[in-house]
Amino acid sequence: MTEPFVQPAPAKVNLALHVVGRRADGYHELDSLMVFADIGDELTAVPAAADRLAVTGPFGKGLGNGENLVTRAVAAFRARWPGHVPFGLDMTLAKNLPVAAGLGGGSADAAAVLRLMASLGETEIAAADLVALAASLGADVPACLVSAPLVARGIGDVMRPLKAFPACHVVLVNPLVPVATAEVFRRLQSRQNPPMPDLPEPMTRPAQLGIWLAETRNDLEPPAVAMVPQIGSLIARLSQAPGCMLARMSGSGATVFGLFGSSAQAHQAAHELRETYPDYWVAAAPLIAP
Ligand SMILES: C[C@@](CO)(OP(=O)(O)O)[C@H](O)COP(=O)(O)OP(=O)(O)OC[C@H]1O[C@@H](n2ccc(N)nc2=O)[C@H](O)[C@@H]1O
Ligand SMILES: Nc1ncnc2c1ncn2[C@@H]1O[C@H](COP(=O)(O)OP(=O)(O)O)[C@@H](O)[C@H]1O
Repeated sequence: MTEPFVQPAPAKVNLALHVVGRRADGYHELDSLMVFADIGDELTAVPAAADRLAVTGPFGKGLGNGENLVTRAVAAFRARWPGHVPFGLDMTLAKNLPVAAGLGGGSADAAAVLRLMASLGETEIAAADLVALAASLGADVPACLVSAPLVARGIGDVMRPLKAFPACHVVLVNPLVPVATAEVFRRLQSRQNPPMPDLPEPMTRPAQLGIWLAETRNDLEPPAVAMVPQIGSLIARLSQAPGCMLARMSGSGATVFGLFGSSAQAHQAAHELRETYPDYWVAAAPLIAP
């Protein structure tokens, strides 16, 4: 039997997210430091007569074929590069990340299948062309193609990958209340906020990152907290954990992350959160290095 193709789809975390403007089409201009945790969904595929997607895992319910970003990404890829993958793909998506959680799970899944399809053909696809197709599927899909620390500007399509990044760990906690991204943007009080301060580069020590992050924000946090008050309680709780350098919401929520320099302290914080909130989703993982 052929070995299946396997692509990880890691969780995205916006360590900082500043909303700095609004475009004529209504989309918001962002300035964001994005990193990826070594935990996420997983896409596997084997060659087949036709394309097919099965979704498994704890958060797979309701994400069948038609509505799935993976199916849309496959169709968009085949329309853009007909014949590049001259066989069907029988795919399984293990959906381990909560949905509509600020972790870009759907975007990571779409990026995973785009990466896989690009790698399967005999000709090279230019990185910029793949990024353009990714951007047509969702604002976070280009960053998920990279899946390593980067600064994203524009609506997420202008990316600057970082050459170095401190070895850190995140604890992720989600109260399992899905949050609609569009609604959080709609509730913003101000759409013209100061950009992130300049990043010291190269940044190699967690403490350096912590000092810089103290001068940054997630502008989507106040409107999201107003919609889901549990977010505020989780930030307060996590920021008290020993070794936690920063507790903040990721993306449009509702996932809250804690940033740690030590793996042991991250796992201890995750353990305590699981005891306090047995119904919430809790994970601890290292960040993916550049
Ligand atoms: C906010 C962020 C930060 O990383 O993450 P998530 O919370 O989704 O994880 C992203 O910008 C989200 O990216 P993504 O989830 O791909 O967004 P899209 O599907 O393109 O957009 C969903 C809706 O959000 C609003 N939207 C999104 C991005 C943006 N820069 N400005 C917006 O106003 C629009 O109303 C859009 O219709
Ligand atoms: N593979 C997928 N995984 C998650 N959500 C998906 C997927 N395909 C389509 N969606 C839809 O995309 C929306 C955003 O999902 P998701 O990427 O998880 O959000 P977020 O970026 O906030 O974490 C959901 O409402 C969901 O219905």
